Amino acid sequence: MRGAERTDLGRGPGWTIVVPVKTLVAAKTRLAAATGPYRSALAVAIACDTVSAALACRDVARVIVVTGDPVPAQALAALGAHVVPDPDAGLNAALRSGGAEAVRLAPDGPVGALQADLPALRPAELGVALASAADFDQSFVPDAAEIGTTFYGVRPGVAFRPRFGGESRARHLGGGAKELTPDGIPSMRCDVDTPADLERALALGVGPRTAEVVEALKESSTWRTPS
Ligand SMILES: Nc1nc2c(ncn2[C@@H]2O[C@H](COP(=O)(O)OP(=O)(O)OP(=O)(O)O)[C@@H](O)[C@H]2O)c(=O)[nH]1
Ligand SMILES: C=C(OP(=O)(O)O)C(=O)O
Repeated sequence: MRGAERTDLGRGPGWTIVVPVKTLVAAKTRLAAATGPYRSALAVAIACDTVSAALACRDVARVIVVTGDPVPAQALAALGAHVVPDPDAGLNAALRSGGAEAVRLAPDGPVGALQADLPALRPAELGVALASAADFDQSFVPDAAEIGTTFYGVRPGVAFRPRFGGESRARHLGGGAKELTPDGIPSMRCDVDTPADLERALALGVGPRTAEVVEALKESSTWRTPS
């Protein structure tokens, strides 16, 4: 479904998912050497595949993208995301701003923050994580390396306090959020920051936009298989 909110979820209000998207000049710097002129296109493609999978999840009522960059803003709005400006005060401030918009739009619904770099994300796997998250006031999904976080969520009415950035798994645990590691959600934990991460995501199967950019990248002389 595109461009409008879902009102027929039948299981109480659906989740509002907030996705932060950095301005492209600063995005995916750890992929810069391996992707050269394809870096920005890859960042947009990865964000589009992530948001598209989130919008296709039956437990998701809407996706709010927080970005200050008109290029991803336009591409993600075309997919059906609700785009709001970045307050320009870092990742967690961007997420809190999206969280406030979520509560304004759906005061009785749960709110989640989802990283924009999950190009292999499967809607059903996001659904598994959201079903687990519904049992806890605050919860999060660690990345595959168990250092960072790919998702943080709160039940309706609970303060939304994302603590992303670097070693955020420990900060989310320290903030009292329940760690969620149900079986069968590899696509939800596969964030892409490095060439090796990208290879892992490709092995799981990425969305069509990422696949298209990676095909062009691999045909160019830029890409080097990670050692
Ligand atoms: N809106 C917004 N999103 C951010 C900001 N900083 C990071 N993000 C997003 O948060 C997620 C994690 O970002 P990072 O890992 O810090 O940055 P990245 O661009 O993915 O990769 P690197 O440049 O290699 O660090 C990605 O979805 C980014 O787009 C910010 O200040 N504003
Ligand atoms: C921002 C984070 O991750 P990364 O920098 O690995 O994308 C995080 O895990 O909190």
